[in-house]
Amino acid sequence: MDKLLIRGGRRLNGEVNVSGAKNAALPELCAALLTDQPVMLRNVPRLRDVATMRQLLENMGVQAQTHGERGGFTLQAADPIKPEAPYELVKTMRASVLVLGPLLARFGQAKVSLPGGCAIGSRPVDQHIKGLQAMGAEIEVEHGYMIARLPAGRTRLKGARITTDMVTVTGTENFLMAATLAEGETILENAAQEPEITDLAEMLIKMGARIEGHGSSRIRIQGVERLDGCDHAVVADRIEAGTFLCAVAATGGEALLHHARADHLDAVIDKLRDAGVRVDAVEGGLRVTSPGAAQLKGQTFRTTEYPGFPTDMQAQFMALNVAAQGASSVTETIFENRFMHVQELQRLGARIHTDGRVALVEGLGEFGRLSGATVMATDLRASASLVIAGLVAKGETVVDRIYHLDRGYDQMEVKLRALGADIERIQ
Ligand SMILES: CC(=O)N[C@H]1[C@@H](OP(=O)(O)OP(=O)(O)OC[C@H]2O[C@@H](n3ccc(=O)[nH]c3=O)[C@H](O)[C@@H]2O)O[C@H](CO)[C@@H](O)[C@@H]1O
Ligand SMILES: C=C(OP(=O)(O)O)C(=O)O
Repeated sequence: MDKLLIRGGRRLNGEVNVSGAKNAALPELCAALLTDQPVMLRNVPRLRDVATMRQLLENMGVQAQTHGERGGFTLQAADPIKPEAPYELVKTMRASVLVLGPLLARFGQAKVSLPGGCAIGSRPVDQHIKGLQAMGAEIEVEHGYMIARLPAGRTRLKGARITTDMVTVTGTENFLMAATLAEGETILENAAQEPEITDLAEMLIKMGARIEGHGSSRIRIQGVERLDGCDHAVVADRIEAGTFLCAVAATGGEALLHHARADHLDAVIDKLRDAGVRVDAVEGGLRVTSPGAAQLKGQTFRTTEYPGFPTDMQAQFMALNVAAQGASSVTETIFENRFMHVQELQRLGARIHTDGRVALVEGLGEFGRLSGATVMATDLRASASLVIAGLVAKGETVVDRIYHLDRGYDQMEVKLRALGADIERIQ
């Protein structure tokens, strides 16, 4: 099993290319199910989740081809398609639930395994089911599968007004994709506003969908009878960019992050600036300059839906707080169990006390320093936080179980090495 070996203490300097966003690429790969025409995606990141999604789609009969160095991906979901997502593939990636909406919309039926729990929380899909039922689907759960179909005599979903109990990102994406081919108008209230939703909507519009209001909490979709293929470049990964911002902030140094978008990272950038980091939007990216964590001030924050502070950046910013000066508190409001990195950070010498959804951090600042140890990655962003901690720690840190990291980061160690980090992948 691959591990990362990090010798901490080096400043990071140089330039790095931010890849396409995992959380945009995954729904966009699924959107290819909405048409029998070829869909060309560019800037698809090289990730384990993308490989899993490809396998899932190919298993249904979708033709998929990658080309070029720059993440080119062509998909064609020509008939016949087997509208099924088996447990073996779904269990490794929760985003598999994103095939449900497109399959129902185009084929009127789907059999998709329930994803099950996840290290960060129980993550039910009740809202996905409720919303698609409101659009006329009949969905039963049998033997761990969602068996979905249209009632006898119907060939299309019907437009509906859907108000979810909470803001759900993949829920919004499932409804958005389903509604493009439904009969009549769908209104999504309490919709997620993440940039990945906007990017998906822009792709669907290129395919011929009629969508308004994406990027706000109210999205209107007028269903059309068919969609065409398209050519679409996946938006840059704001979470990968944010992770590199925190890494450079923590180690000290100066880096240029090509393709990173300030407008997608407002909440994180505000906190970094308050901490004492310089972040400038420059042509085509972001420049970050930092004196290193020991000179920074830890920041209190709480995670919320976009445009608030992203839960997917909580662990990485906590690693920065741990090495910075002063006390800070971190509140996780989205997932009930997203502090799995705390115990591993403590093994490196972090001073953190958790109480339910709040973590109180006592920064080490100028008077202490993390010290390297072997730590275990428990989920994707927890892994990234351990890498950041390892980069500032004294001596060697080994991060084990980095298959979690590979789910969502495109060659992270290669990019960090290019910035001057002493980091290598070992067996
Ligand atoms: C592939 C992808 O895009 N993943 C992102 C997506 O996950 P995902 O879409 O799974 O997360 P949601 O936005 O749906 O989850 C928000 C909250 O709603 C709850 N919930 C959600 C749906 C449902 O049917 N019932 C329910 O109770 C969840 O358990 C969670 O507590 O948004 C999360 C929140 O920004 C991010 O951390 C993930 O990186
Ligand atoms: C939680 C995440 O992803 P997923 O929804 O794919 O598990 C993440 O990207 O941090």
